[in-house]
Amino acid sequence: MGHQQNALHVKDLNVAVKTPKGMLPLVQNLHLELKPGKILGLAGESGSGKTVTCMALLQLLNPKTMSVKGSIQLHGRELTDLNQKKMRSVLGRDIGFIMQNPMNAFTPVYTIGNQFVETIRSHTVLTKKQAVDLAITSMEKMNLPEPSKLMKKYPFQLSGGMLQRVMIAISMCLRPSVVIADEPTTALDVTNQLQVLRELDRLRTECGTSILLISHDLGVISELADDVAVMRNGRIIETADVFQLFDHPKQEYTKQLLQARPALLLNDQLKRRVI
Ligand SMILES: Nc1ncnc2c1ncn2[C@@H]1O[C@H](COP(=O)(O)OP(=O)(O)OP(=O)(O)O)[C@@H](O)[C@H]1O
Repeated sequence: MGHQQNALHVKDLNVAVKTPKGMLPLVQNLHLELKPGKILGLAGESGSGKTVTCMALLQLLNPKTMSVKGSIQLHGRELTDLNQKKMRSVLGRDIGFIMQNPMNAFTPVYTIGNQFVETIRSHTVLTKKQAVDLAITSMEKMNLPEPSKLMKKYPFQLSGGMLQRVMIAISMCLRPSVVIADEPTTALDVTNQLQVLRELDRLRTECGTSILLISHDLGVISELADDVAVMRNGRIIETADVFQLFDHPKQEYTKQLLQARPALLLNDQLKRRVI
């Protein structure tokens, strides 16, 4: 076979929620291919099903209320066959995830250091000292100032942008091959948005990480993504490489999304790199 295996390959994903009137479909026949070392943007307006898709991929939906069907392969390994314990070891180690609201990702009563070290140790056999060293190195790589001091702080003592970068440092420290980032910049101001996007771009370039970047903002997606899938009403309606999608959108809905796109805020370094 001539082509490389996908980092993440989602086939025929269907998600439905149980309601008193029966099953209500939220995601239908979804197909995604994230190529190794590439960034796939998943775009769509609010309510189109992006977060439900992300939670389904991570198998974080409650099976009592949601049904998930289809195939999710990580480098060819079927994830839907894994039991909860095995899936938990995949999350964090093989798949990193970055959530929309950094504040919700941390427990308020523990220091950043505690939470960082705990995450590392739950996935590795490192000693506490080794985990502390790894946490500090990862934060340094994220260009976070004075990591040893940051380790002693509580989440509320950090700005949203800093917390988001700490979260990226945590999700990246075990070098997962795939990262799923759900609206990683939505809660941030413009300066912090830029910093976080730069760091995601650097991870891809320096570590070869494959990233599924979920955003309602086609401006953000155009900065980083190699390929884009457009979602509407729980379905993918168009998939193309970023240049083709921006220059020759096929669907009317994609054209509307492009017109609604906020002015690009970022600098030339990031702007639609020439591949
Ligand atoms: N637990 C749930 N029970 C019932 N419906 C749900 C549940 N979670 C999400 N939905 C519905 O699924 C649809 C898709 O929601 P989802 O959060 O995935 O959209 P989104 O594209 O991520 O939007 P946003 O960017 O605003 O988060 C919405 O209509 C939402 O109301």
